[in-house]
Amino acid sequence: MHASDITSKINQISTMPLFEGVPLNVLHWVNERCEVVRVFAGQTLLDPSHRNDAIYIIISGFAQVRNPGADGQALAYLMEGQCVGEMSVIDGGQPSARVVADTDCMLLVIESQTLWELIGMAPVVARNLMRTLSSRLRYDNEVILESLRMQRVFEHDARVDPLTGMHNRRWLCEMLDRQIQRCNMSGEELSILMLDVDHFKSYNDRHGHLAGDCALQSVAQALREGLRVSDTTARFGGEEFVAIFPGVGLKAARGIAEQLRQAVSDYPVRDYQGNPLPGVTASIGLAALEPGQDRDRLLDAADAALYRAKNAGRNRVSE
Ligand SMILES: Nc1nc2c(ncn2[C@@H]2O[C@H](COP(=O)(O)OP(=O)(O)OP(=O)(O)O)[C@@H](O)[C@H]2O)c(=O)[nH]1
Repeated sequence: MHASDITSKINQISTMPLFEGVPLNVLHWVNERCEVVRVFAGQTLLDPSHRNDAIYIIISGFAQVRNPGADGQALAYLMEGQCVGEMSVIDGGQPSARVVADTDCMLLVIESQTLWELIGMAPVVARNLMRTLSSRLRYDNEVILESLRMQRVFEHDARVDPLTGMHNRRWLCEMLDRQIQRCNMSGEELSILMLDVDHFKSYNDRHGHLAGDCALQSVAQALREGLRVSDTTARFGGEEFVAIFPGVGLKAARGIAEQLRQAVSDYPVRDYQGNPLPGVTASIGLAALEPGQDRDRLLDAADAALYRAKNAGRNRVSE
């Protein structure tokens, strides 16, 4: 290598975070001991299935850290001055991710033996390495926190109906299974009601689908306000709602259902501009848990009772 090439390589090395504060004579030593290699776009630098014995510092080009799983999704991008491989060199383990050259790259390769000698000569390298690891850890923590936040959002969305803000059928089924199991063990009573808005198809046809949406929101609000614990109600689908009453027998459930039926028919409906719309009524089917009954049989019983309420003229409660 020409003297001018050596100077320019050393100048370049000195600007890299790992070599911050490293004396010039040590940089010369690094230059003598460490190779610069060229890798081509698409080439793998690190792979979890292969042992790694060196740190690679990107002199030019870009690399991608990829999910080692089947999808190979890019997790992070690495650019000039950043290094890879330090974790497996430090702890002697396999690389935790796959690193692939995104473009053609020039890399400075520091073998693990060389790294430990380098740290002995210039302890500041250890500090620089810790900084690199700490910023990587910080980044990973942020990614973990963000993915936990997203997970909570997805879990919430998977169980909440966006139109009414009520729990959805999926949540209700899970909740009902749990409550049935609990009541079967404790011998406690449990009732459910199934509520269906009357003539809702013609309401939509006459006033429009958006007005229908507003009516469903009003029904949901009437249920929320009328129930002791709103968390026991869900939009079961379409214009149908289900409420669970743990610890409540059929007789007491009858009273609650009647109040709710009244609350729905009294509840004002307004369009999205706040203009009044005609109200709606609802029919309600009631069922109480029988010994050994499962969720589907209990829902079927409430559905059959609802059918009777519809047949008997609607806007009423049946068992
Ligand atoms: N606006 C609106 N309409 C809905 C929604 N979900 C279901 N529907 C409508 O609800 C109506 C239900 O109609 P049907 O099942 O025939 O029952 P119905 O007209 O209420 O008659 P009865 O139940 O016998 O009183 C259908 O027209 C659906 O399109 C929704 O989220 N928004």
